[in-house]
Amino acid sequence: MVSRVIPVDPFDLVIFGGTGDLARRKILPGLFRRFVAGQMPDDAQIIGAARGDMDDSEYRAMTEDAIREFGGRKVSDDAVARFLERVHFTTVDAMGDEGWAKLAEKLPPGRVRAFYFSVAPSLFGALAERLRHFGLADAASRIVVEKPFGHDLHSARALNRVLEEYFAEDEIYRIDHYLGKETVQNLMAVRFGNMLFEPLWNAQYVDHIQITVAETVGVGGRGSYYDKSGAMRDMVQNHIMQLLCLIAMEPPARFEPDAVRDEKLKVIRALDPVPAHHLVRGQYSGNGTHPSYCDDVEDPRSRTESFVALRAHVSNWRWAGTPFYIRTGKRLRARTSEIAVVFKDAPHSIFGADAGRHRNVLVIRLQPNEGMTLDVTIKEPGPGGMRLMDAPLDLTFADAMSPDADEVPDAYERLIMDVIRGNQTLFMRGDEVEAAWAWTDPLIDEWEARGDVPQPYDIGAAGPEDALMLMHRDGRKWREIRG
Ligand SMILES: NC(=O)C1=CN([C@@H]2O[C@H](COP(=O)(O)OP(=O)(O)OC[C@H]3O[C@@H](n4cnc5c(N)ncnc54)[C@H](OP(=O)(O)O)[C@@H]3O)[C@@H](O)[C@H]2O)C=CC1
Ligand SMILES: O=C1O[C@H](COP(=O)(O)O)[C@@H](O)[C@H](O)[C@H]1O
Repeated sequence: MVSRVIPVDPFDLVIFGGTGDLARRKILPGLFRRFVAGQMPDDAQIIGAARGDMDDSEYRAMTEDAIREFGGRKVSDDAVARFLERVHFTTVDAMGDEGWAKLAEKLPPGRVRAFYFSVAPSLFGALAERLRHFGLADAASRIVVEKPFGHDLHSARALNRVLEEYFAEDEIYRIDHYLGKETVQNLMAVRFGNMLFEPLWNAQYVDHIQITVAETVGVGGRGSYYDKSGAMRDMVQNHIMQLLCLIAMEPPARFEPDAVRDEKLKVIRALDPVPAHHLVRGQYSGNGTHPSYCDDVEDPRSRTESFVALRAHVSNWRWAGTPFYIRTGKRLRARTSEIAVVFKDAPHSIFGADAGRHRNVLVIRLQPNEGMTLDVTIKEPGPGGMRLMDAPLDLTFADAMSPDADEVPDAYERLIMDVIRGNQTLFMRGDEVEAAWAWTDPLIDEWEARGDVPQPYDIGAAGPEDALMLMHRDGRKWREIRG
């Protein structure tokens, strides 16, 4: 099956931070892939902006390198040359007053205007202010704001207030790239497109839910950012919170921005505070091959967590009594992100205790090997009598989608095209972000006040021992972390 490409209207996209790491690895290659897919109109303009002194041809050379390194398999010389005709550069300082008039001249009226803030968050307010002040923002303008959106509730509120001073909420696109992942969107399709699951999707039938986002990478070159952040701020407050919302929310009336975001907000607001004994923090130790976390961030006394596991509760009628176990960390056994919905035992076994009992588990594999497995109970084959075993009904999404993996858009390409189309469904609203901080802040404040030291864990493990105990204590078990 070949995916459908819906062309977008003519647009001008200004990437502030257009020479940075994110622009090179994700934004520019993503735009190129949408161009190759035929989604970009002929007269679209992509304008890189930064303080550096570059002309168009130098920026095109940088963009070409980025595309060749990160652009996927369909990088032909011809496609690159045609794409680069749309690429320009302008020198501008977010904190200064030079360059804005020149940038304004490059933006024709009457077209969609998107300004991507791919710069440090400390510059977001200055950019928003200057876009208004120098008259660059018109009625068809929107801004795209990268993570992190604040460091806590206070800073997120302050950022919301400053952006709202210059732009309306429906012009602000807060990116959470997890929402752009094909499989994350599939979560909604699976839940709300099938009759099969929704009637069972509640505390009466679901024993518990596990959300795992495991990475094999360490903090690498991002140590100075990460050490101020840690796994709770870097992953739980945003990406994992979004996954939890999509699993737990009530069916929205329509797949429309506010209908979806209203339901997500209700979930976040229904989250109970997490007591200290339901939360485990870890930090990876070094081995002969890889440095420890503290070596990575160059602070031998760092207490920042590179792993967190917790048990959350959504206090509403649907989920009362069903725990959500969450874990995420770096330098773990394998790179895998999955959500497992573990159903309760059948109420009575007609086969007797010797047959064994098994549970249905629906596993949504977000990455890699994107797909879904439903464990069902069947009879063990052979003449050994009625003994039961698990067998997976396995659906790998790649088999159901295009045979050409390049046609499945990466999260950033999908989200940028949604910005151009003016569709905010997969972007976080300001109140959602604030509610997520309002839930995580007290947890962080509490462990900081206690002077909590994260527990060490071995590189390649599944996190610290206490993370296993978090479930064992409840008579449950984490699924294995397998790539
Ligand atoms: N890199 C990543 O994987 C991810 C990044 N992000 C977020 O994206 C944003 C950008 O990150 P990243 O690309 O890694 O950062 P980089 O440090 O690699 O790039 C920063 C960019 O901003 C430009 N810049 C710096 N100061 C100014 C200024 N005063 N005015 C205009 N431009 C300026 C720089 O160019 P110059 O110095 O020439 O001005 C450069 O182009 C950050 O908010 C980050 O948190 C989010 C998720 C992942
Ligand atoms: O936002 C972030 O996400 C990445 C993980 O993203 P994925 O798409 O590779 O799953 C994480 O490594 C990084 O620390 C965090 O800032």
